[in-house]
Parts: sequence; C-alpha cells; structure tokens
Amino acid sequence: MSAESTTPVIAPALRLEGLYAGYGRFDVLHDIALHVERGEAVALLGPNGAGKTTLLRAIMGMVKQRRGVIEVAGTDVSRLPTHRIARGLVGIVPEGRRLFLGQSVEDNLRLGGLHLRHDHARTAQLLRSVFDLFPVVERYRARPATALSGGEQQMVAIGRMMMSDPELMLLDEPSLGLAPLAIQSMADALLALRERGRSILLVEQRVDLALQVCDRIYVLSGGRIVEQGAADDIDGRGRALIDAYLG
Ligand SMILES: Nc1ncnc2c1ncn2[C@@H]1O[C@H](COP(=O)(O)OP(=O)(O)OP(=O)(O)O)[C@@H](O)[C@H]1O
Repeated sequence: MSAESTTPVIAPALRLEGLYAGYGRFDVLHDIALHVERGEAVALLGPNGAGKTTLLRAIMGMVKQRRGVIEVAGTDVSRLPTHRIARGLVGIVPEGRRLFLGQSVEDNLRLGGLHLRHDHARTAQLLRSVFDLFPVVERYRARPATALSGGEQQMVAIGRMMMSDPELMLLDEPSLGLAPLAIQSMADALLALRERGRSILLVEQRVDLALQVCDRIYVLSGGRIVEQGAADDIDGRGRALIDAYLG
C-alpha cells in the first residue's frame, strides 16, 4: 500500500463551490468558489454592497435562499440551522460587534461558549486562552462592556468568538471605526490567532490590514469573485488593481 493511500485527507476549514445566495428572489452572490485551508487566514475584499456580509451570513445559515456547496471542516452546513452551525463549527465577529453592552465583559465572553457551559474544564481553558491573548480583557472582566473603548470591545467580540471553539472564524470588518493604534492591536490579535493554527476568513475594506494578516485574498465585486491570489505575490500592479475594485 502506498504512503499516499494511507494519508488521511484533511478537509479544508471552508469550501464553497457554486454558491448562489440572496434575499427573496434576488441573488446577491453568483457562483462563488472559495476555500480556506486549515490554519490559513484568508481575506475577502470588496467595495460596499459587493456581497461580503451576505457571504458570511450564508455560511452562518442566516441567508435562507442559498444553493451550492458550503462545507465547514468537511461537514455540509448548507441545510443546517444557524444555532447548529454556531455550535463549534463557525464563530463570527459580526459587523458592529453586537455585544450586550450592559452585561459584564465576562458574561459576554461566556455567551460565546453557551453550548460548552456544562464542560467547566473546557470553558475555563477557553476563557484562559482569551485572557492570555487579551490581558486587558481579563483586567476588565467584571466591568460592563459599555465601559470599554471601541478597540477593547472588539477584543471582547473576538474573545466571544474564541469561546465557541470554532473550526472556522469569520470576522466582518473588525477594523471599522477603530483608531489606528486599536487597528494595529487587532491585527496583532489576528496574527496571534493564525500562529495558533486557527482558520480565518476576514472581510475587510483595508487592503493594508488584509495583506499584513492574511495568506491569500479574494476580491468580491458585484457578487462575484473577480480576483484572487497569495498575499505575498501581490505587487504594485496587483495592489493598484485591488484599489480600483475597491473604488
Ligand atoms: N436583508 C436584506 N434584504 C435584501 N437585500 C439585502 C439585505 N441585506 C443586504 N442586501 C443587499 O445585498 C447586497 C449586498 O450587501 P452586503 O451587505 O452583503 O454587501 P457588503 O459587501 O457587505 O457591503 P458593506 O461593505 O456595505 O457592508 C446589497 O445590494 C444590499 O442592498
């Protein structure tokens, strides 16, 4: 028996093939093919209205009208309800963070790991990994989330996503509205997650951030993938092309 035939095939963290999705009778996404390998960070760039959020919502099962393949770590999630997908398969930092601002930082974190709440050891371990990555979040764990700055709240939102221990992490424009220093802290956090072997799909408008953090990029325009490539291969010309798509 050859070595090849005994090597287990590891399914990618995310595989989309021929994906169409939209609202009502209107398709926003057309024939999307995209993949995120295990331990890879991939950026999805595109102008306003390109369909980036719709693509993340389709993966989460929040867009009902969808056709094509949506596989997360080898599991077909195309017909699973959102609450099942959120249970350890896909974690998301949504646009605008959507924290419970009146609740404590720690309560917000624990909400991310609700499906693991009976596994106290695992919950404590995940909480520790969030605090190791974001010491400021540990320092403010008893404060209401509203008392934190925008950058600190974004760390709580990333921590809440980590608490669900997902196969795939989705982030929808986490840099939006943050000050430059907070954006760099957020980029450092994403790099640290990548170093820990997490699989990430990052929606961004900031090309510099995407190229700093990610291995590969896709450009979405008008609901279609119009460019893709390795971040390292993107030269001045490629950058100009992406900037042109982003307007
Ligand atoms: N709930 C909805 N019902 C109907 N159409 C929608 C809905 N949400 C978004 N759309 C439409 O889908 C298209 C894509 O929107 P989407 O929010 O996915 O784009 P985006 O690339 O994330 O843009 P942005 O950067 O502005 O968030 C737009 O034409 C938008 O008007």
